[in-house]
Amino acid sequence: MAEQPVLSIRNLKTYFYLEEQIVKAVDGVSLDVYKGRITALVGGSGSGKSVMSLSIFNLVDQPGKIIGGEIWLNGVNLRTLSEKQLLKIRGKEIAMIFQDPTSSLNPVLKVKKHLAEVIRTHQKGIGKKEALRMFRDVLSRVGLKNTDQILESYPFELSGGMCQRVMVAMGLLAQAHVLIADEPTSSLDLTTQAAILEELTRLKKEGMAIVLITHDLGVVAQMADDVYVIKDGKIVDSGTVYQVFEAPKHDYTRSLLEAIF
Ligand SMILES: Nc1ncnc2c1ncn2[C@@H]1O[C@H](COP(=O)(O)OP(=O)(O)OP(=O)(O)O)[C@@H](O)[C@H]1O
Repeated sequence: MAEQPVLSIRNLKTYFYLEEQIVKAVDGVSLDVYKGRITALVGGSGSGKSVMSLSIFNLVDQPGKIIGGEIWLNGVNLRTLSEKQLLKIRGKEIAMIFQDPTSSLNPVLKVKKHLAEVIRTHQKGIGKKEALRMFRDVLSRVGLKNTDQILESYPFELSGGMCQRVMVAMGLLAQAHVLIADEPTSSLDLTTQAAILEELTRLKKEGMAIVLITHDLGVVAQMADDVYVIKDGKIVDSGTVYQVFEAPKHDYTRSLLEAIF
């Protein structure tokens, strides 16, 4: 592939320094994510998937610490940026949807406020009327109807799937280049799962680079272009979805595949 990756991670290490031991949650991970492709990071429970996504955002809490590696986003190594500079990039260039959508939105703010915050941070100088038009537009693009009613709702008044879509809408509004979706469908019913996956495919077609973090190889088979398999914080298998499914290199990948086929 001649194209440069939008997101390129090199030898990333995030360790947890516990009293009795050091947990090497992410231990030398390298991966490349391309525009218009869905890159799946797949692994079992405790393999390091969530710590990996938090590391990209520099959101790992004590006793965890990123101890090495590089995170290149469009040619800038995020690890060299200050917290203030990172704040501008989070949401704007990399958007994220989390496992538990209801707790990722601020419970005391209406949807309208969440979207207004994105505009305030990333697209200054937009008038109220224009902003409202943009809010309605992004909400309908993620498949939400009754947009005016949703704008006036608090997160607890919406279903999990609707909150997921609001988060995707925030990413769209910020015109993010990369979307990191950490188990985006695990807490949702089947119909909503299908709708969210469809939405991710649509965003990919629009040129977004998507990182799909999941333990579900069925979802990977259905959605992904490229796959990285993570175990004990290390990438043990990688390639296009065809390469990894047709000729898994590692026993762990084989065991994951046997569990679904
Ligand atoms: N705050 C923490 N303190 C200590 N160890 C942690 C902490 N957070 C994660 N870990 C450890 O880091 C490793 C990777 O965890 P992580 O949450 O990334 O796994 P995961 O692949 O996302 O699993 P799951 O699919 O169950 O969410 C695990 O061994 C976990 O116990």
